[in-house]
Amino acid sequence: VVGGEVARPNSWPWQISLQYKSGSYFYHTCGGTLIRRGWVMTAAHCVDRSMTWRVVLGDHDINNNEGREQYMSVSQVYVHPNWNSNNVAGGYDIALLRLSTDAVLNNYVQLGVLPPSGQVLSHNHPCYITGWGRTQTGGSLSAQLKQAYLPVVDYRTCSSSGWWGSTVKNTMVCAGGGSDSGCQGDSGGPLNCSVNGQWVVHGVTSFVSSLGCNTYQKPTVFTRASAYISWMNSIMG
Ligand SMILES: CC(C)C[C@H](NC(=O)[C@H](CCCC[NH3+])NC(=O)C(F)(F)F)C(=O)Nc1ccc(C(C)C)cc1
Repeated sequence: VVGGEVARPNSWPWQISLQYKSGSYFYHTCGGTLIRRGWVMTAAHCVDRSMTWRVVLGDHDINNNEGREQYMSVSQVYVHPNWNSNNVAGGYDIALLRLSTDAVLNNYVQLGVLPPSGQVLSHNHPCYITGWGRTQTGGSLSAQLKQAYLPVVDYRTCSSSGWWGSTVKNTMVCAGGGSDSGCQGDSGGPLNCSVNGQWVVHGVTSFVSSLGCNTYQKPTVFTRASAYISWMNSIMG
């Protein structure tokens, strides 16, 4: 996350860290959202390579064990069948991870709320991106979870010339476009939008401009969760 601020610890208790094993250590690579006690929603591009994954729940500082974390292994990865790793602009950048054991829900670990199928938010609707991603283009990951206010940019604006044009589809959500943005390492994490006083996870962080994370009029682009509710239900049962 470029800009924004460090989140109050565990204030986004559905945010997870997706980590891969290399040697004898695990490394953060993406975010995700706990949507059922045994299921995590993330981006397909996060799990393009087959690795030994683990999901960390209840985390704040990914470099220190603070005692609230739950470390879960992943028993199955379900990537959307239409995902094309050579074309993030095609959409379908969404995947589900089946955890090998169910999460224990508590003050630090809660389920994210998904939107109703098809719901599209209007221009400037208030949302926050959260993640441990780079804090500047080409910078390093954040040790502590960060948040940034990223209001929705509607499809008509986001797909216009000067913005993302035809790169963005209406199965995506754009948000931000100013000095704050997502960045590498935030991928897969949630776009948290306030709807009738409740946080609803409307997006899965997908891509930013290759010119830089917080590029003017290139808002962070998210997979629109409400476009994939029936697919997710078909997988999770
Ligand atoms: C060095 C980084 C900034 C490059 C940048 N990376 C990204 O946007 C990566 C995921 C890319 C998936 C495809 N492999 N996502 C992120 O960095 C995120 F912000 F979401 F965390 C990118 O590839 N952006 C990109 C690529 C292609 C397009 C379309 C023109 C197809 C749009 C954006």
